[in-house]
Amino acid sequence: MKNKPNKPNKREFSLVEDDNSNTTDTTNTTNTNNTTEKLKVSKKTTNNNIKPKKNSVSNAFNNLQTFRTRLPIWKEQKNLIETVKNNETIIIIGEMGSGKSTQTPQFLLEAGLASNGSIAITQPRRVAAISLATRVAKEFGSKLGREIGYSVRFDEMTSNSTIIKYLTDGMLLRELLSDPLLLNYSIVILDEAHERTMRTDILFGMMKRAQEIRKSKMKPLKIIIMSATLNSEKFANYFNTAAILKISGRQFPVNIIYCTEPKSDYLDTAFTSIFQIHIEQPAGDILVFLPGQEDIEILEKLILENASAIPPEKPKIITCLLFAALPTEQQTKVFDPAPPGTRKVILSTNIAETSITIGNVKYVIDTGKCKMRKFNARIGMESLSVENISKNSADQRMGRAGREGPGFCYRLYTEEEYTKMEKETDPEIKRCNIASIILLLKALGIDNVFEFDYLDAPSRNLIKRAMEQLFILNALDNQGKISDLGKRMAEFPLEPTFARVLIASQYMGCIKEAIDIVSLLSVDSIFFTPQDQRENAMDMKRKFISPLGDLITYLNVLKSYEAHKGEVDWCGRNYINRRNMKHVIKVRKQLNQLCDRMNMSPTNTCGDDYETILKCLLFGFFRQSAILQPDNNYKVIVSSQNVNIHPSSTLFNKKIEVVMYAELVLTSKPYIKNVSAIQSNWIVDFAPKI
Ligand SMILES: Nc1ncnc2c1ncn2[C@@H]1O[C@H](COP(=O)(O)OP(=O)(O)OP(=O)(O)O)[C@@H](O)[C@H]1O
Repeated sequence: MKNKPNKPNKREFSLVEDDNSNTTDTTNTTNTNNTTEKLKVSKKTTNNNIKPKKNSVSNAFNNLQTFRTRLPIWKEQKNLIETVKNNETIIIIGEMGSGKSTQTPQFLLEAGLASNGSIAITQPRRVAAISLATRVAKEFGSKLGREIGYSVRFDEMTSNSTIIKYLTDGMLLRELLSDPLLLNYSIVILDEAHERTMRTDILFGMMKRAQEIRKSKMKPLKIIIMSATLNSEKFANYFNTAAILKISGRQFPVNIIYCTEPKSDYLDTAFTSIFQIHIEQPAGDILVFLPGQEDIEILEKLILENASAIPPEKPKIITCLLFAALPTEQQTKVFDPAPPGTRKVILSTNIAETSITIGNVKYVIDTGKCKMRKFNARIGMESLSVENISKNSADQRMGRAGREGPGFCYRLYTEEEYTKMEKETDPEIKRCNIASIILLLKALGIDNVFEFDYLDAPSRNLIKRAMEQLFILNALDNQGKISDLGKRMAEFPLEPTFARVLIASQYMGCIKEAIDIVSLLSVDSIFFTPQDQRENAMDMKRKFISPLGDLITYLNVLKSYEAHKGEVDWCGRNYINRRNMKHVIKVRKQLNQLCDRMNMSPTNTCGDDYETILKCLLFGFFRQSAILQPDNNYKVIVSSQNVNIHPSSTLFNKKIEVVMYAELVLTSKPYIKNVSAIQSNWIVDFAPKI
């Protein structure tokens, strides 16, 4: 193996959403549906005793039925059904791969428990919702989108006949906006509850509330909480009378191999391990867990560069990537079987950590690292840093092997390091910026967000910060009540700042440009700068640069990208990240459709009137403006915090008097990124609006 991995130029902290999220960087969740079929699930009255369709009987179908009967959960079927019949809330704890996510809803449906409405089953990530629905539709013997469907951000496959719906936790939250008691459902299953995303945490409270209200007057709501690794007592206490059901038994054993000594460079160790497994171990695909997109791309490049060193008698290696910012179609490609004569190496963030089964994965390599988002409420700064994972995460990662046969998990850390890991990670609601969910709670009619029935309450400081941010965006009035504007903002599946910019763009007459910029900010970077070609990359970048800063520069790149559509290797020659540009175009398409539905014409444009565009952005980023100081640093106007323009910005060292930024990151010092030049009098114009 000729090359050693370069030490990645890691972005230690950033304001963009992390790979934990089931969303792209700027988008959050959605209630949109863009299929032609009628998508709302109708209220069911005749779901009793629905059985899998036998008209599609084939060998494959029969094999799947036999397979189902061998899952550990199968022998608990009767017990599970009885427990659900006799209790309002049930906590199901079962080993990874025991069959919870695929079988539980099918058992309940077949037992006639969905006669009063459908079954919703939430997943923290869209790739899991889609792959589970696809699998269960096959087991059920029906076409995906009929009895078994899914609903994820900007993508829905359901119909009037859908009775089991896999959906992201964010989608279910959005459904609450139009159906606060979720009357479409008789059973809601909150799967992978240990992940404790802030959306799932809010769902716990909202479900409990809906169950209570429905108990006396309407058809009852059953709540099921599922996980392999959960503090069941804590949940049982929270849900008052919850029953706990434990499913024992794994399908297949997984052999865990630890490093004998600590490793300082996880990328280097992962690289060596992949090739060692490939050369020495029998067939079976490899799933590697890495902290983020950047590491994934570096490792992929190294694997491909070294592929020629593989002995010719060995299979070829093909790589497959999985991270949150990838469009759904690319994410679901990981499920395609590797062509004959190849071994698939999947490089993934923790989005493959729970719920999913990737066929033929026999080896898991766990670097023990993830990217974690944290919010410092005191200074209002969010950071994203590479951290050690928790024991729960390590076990979930291990659980991705051994799903179709015995597996191996290579932990790139020592057993002692594992023992020292935290049992579980702090829930997001206690460590992230919660402005988006506070807005959603307010839109759902929860006025006193301090007293909401949280499983773990966020600190008062965190709530106050979120409310202050929403107040500055005019989403809340000075009594903390949601404004009409706030209600409209909550309808957008976007972070509140971005929703505010889009709404303002209608008033400013630049909807097209606002959508373009929100889409461009949904990726880490549209530029591609190889370490060894920095100067060439800079030369090529120069022609796009606007004196007004990064965001207008991005707009120039987008225009040029579209003008040169179809030109071979335009991206490569111009050092533009092709994959990210494709993602930008996809997000833009989705936002166009969304704005269209909200009667905001996506073709409404101000052309090259950059002043209008920047003023429009100020509606969302007002709080994020900073003034040049005599020492050439900047001071954030609202917080007086000292910040520096990041060297990657086109305004680095340009000494612009006032700037507005879209991102604040904390590495060696606080840096602002995605910076634009603005005028001080624009800020004054805004002041009365606060
Ligand atoms: N898409 C799929 N392709 C092939 N096999 C699958 C697929 N989905 C599930 N399976 C099989 O069904 C088994 C049970 O999967 P299921 O997701 O229901 O388990 P689980 O108990 O929910 O696991 P976890 O807690 O890890 O999410 C898997 O171990 C695997 O053998």
